[in-house]
Amino acid sequence: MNLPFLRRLYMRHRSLLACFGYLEDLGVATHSDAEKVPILAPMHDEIYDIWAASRTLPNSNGGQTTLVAGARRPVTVHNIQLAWRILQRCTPELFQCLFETYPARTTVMLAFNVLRSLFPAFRGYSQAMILDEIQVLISSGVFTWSRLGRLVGQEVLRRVCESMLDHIAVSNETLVLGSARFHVERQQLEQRVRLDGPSLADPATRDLLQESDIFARSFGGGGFGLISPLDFIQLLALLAEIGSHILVLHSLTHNATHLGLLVLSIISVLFPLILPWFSFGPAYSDMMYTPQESYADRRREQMRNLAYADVHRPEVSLFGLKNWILSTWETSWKVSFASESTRASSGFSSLYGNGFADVMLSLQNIPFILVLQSSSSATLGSLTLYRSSVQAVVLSARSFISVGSSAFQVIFLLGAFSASKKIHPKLQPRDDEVVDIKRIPAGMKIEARGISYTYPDSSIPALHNVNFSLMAGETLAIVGYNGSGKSTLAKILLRVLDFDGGQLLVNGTDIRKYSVPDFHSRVSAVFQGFSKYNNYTLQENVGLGAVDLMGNQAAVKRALHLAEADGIVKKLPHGLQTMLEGPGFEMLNYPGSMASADSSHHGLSGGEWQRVAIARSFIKAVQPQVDLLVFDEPTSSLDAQAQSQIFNTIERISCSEHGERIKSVIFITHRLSTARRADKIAMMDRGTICEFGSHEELLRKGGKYATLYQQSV
Ligand SMILES: Nc1ncnc2c1ncn2[C@@H]1O[C@H](COP(=O)(O)OP(=O)(O)OP(=O)(O)O)[C@@H](O)[C@H]1O
Repeated sequence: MNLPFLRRLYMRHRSLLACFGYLEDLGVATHSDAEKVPILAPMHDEIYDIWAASRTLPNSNGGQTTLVAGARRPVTVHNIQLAWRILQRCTPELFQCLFETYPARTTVMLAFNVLRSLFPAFRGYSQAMILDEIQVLISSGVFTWSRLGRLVGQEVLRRVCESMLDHIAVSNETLVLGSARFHVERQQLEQRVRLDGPSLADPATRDLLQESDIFARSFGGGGFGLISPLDFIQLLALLAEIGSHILVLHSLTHNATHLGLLVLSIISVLFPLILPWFSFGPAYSDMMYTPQESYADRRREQMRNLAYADVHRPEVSLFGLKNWILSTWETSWKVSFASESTRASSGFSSLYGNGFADVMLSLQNIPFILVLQSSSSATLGSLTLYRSSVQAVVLSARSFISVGSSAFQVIFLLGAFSASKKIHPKLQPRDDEVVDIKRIPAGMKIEARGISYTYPDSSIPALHNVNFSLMAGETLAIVGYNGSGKSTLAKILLRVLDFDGGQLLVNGTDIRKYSVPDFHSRVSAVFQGFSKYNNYTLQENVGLGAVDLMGNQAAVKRALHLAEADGIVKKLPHGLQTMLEGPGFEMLNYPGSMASADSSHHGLSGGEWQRVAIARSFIKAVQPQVDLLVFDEPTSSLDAQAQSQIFNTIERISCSEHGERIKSVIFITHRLSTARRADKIAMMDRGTICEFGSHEELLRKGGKYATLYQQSV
């Protein structure tokens, strides 16, 4: 059965397959338990499906278009329904996040928000009363300053109370929002570190996480021009404010005809503002980025990065990229700008809407003129109150629409946030399937049976029909031509990549049944593209291999000594505490940030970085719980003598004090003089192991290994 094909089929048409009841067939029908591919198990929940549906739109060719991450969803009936479903499922979770730490304060925050929204109506009343009093005083000709003074005093007192309440509300809100932000950002961070490489390689998951990230970052009210998701509360407050003003207006225009006219005039002002919010045109509307725009944006970002990042400076100069960078940036900018201009001029522009609204403002005076005509009791105060209330209703309604419009978009980000928390890492078995690692003496026993793997979005398998067995305590060297699949195999053995077909048994059990963190606690490795931790000290760079020992200078020094890196420590100005600077490092200083006591950074040579990476793997490798050591070209930048010393050390680490093997070792190398030290050699060619055996056996065979060996010596 073609598993990569099935996986792609599943990822693209999951909902459809579920509808027709095919998922079960795909997951289990053709595989034994050991072959069962966990990636076919549902990894997402219902919210994910709703979120995915919101970013899929029919296009003009009769096909479907997927919106890029962060794109605005058009306000269509379908999307409103989806937003409602997200709200129903996620609001309790969101409120739980708010109420978790400060239940009382959160209740107070909600109450204060509504209470504060009533202030403007009270303010209007109070000012109207003062005006009326002045009018009475003037018309009666008898000035009673004490009464006027009392009214003004009341107004001042009211303002002081308002400010105090504001102050209490703001400090309470800061605390509640701070705690909510902590929870959201922590969950987001946890999400990022919890997911494995194969999960993150899925483009839809990447988009989901990106939108979830926007949600987490905008939660505190900052970032990306979005409102804070907590501004949903603001919508409530705005509704209360509009309601209070309408009550005031109702009391002024008690005649039903007048009220009807007033409502009509307000609606006429708001109508043009609401209209552009809805999408009446084709589904591919002005609210989305076109693929060309997305491409242009990405290209512009790339050019900016090339121009800004110091790491590219030498090649930008050497290859004369200046003009190309500028012209590509200009072209991309023009594409984006042209699309923006088209959007601005199409449909109901907001300018047009506002202009229309201003014309309609004149209608608002009609009810009041009628009030004046029919009532002799109309006063200066009521006139002022009427005007200020009408303006307040219009302004609050405008805010309501703009906050509501942003809140509508945030609902989908909330959906992404909620769905992202439920993604199950692809490499991790379900809790009820996890099997504890059964340790065996002398290291780890590995059996690969017909392993195959194709990278996502690639049609050619990187590995196919890979078979070998390694006994506990044995050393295996993987050799072969460039691109033959050595690193891919190492990643599969290290459980950072999954495989599509075949079986991988570790200590006799399917590796897919082991919990990934548990398995990783038993292995140590140096990857081909190992990390150079910029802006970390040398001690931290090594200690990251075993964080419990990061503060233990003796353990770090020992690991550096094993990696023959004592010379690096001696040469660095602050020894272990020297801050290391790798390629791509850029120190950012923000206005107002304090300069650190020592802001100097030290670079290292390629070979020195490699020794640091080896030390990082050694600090973990020497731990008794580690049974397997994997090194992917660990000494490619080292000279022959250093290389031989490192392999002597690996040999030493893998043996007990009495010289017995206690750990299995797998290393990848292009130097066949090193490979011959191993108990077994796997010669790889075009994604498979074409020869397997000891150095002598393979030489006797006279095949590809023998030819390669003859060429290298
Ligand atoms: N992320 C990826 N996506 C798609 N294809 C990949 C990816 N990484 C590697 N490949 C392809 O998989 C094949 C095996 O690559 P791999 O890195 O395992 O080779 P290798 O034997 O380690 O090569 P080298 O000796 O150059 O390090 C190559 O054809 C490569 O182009």
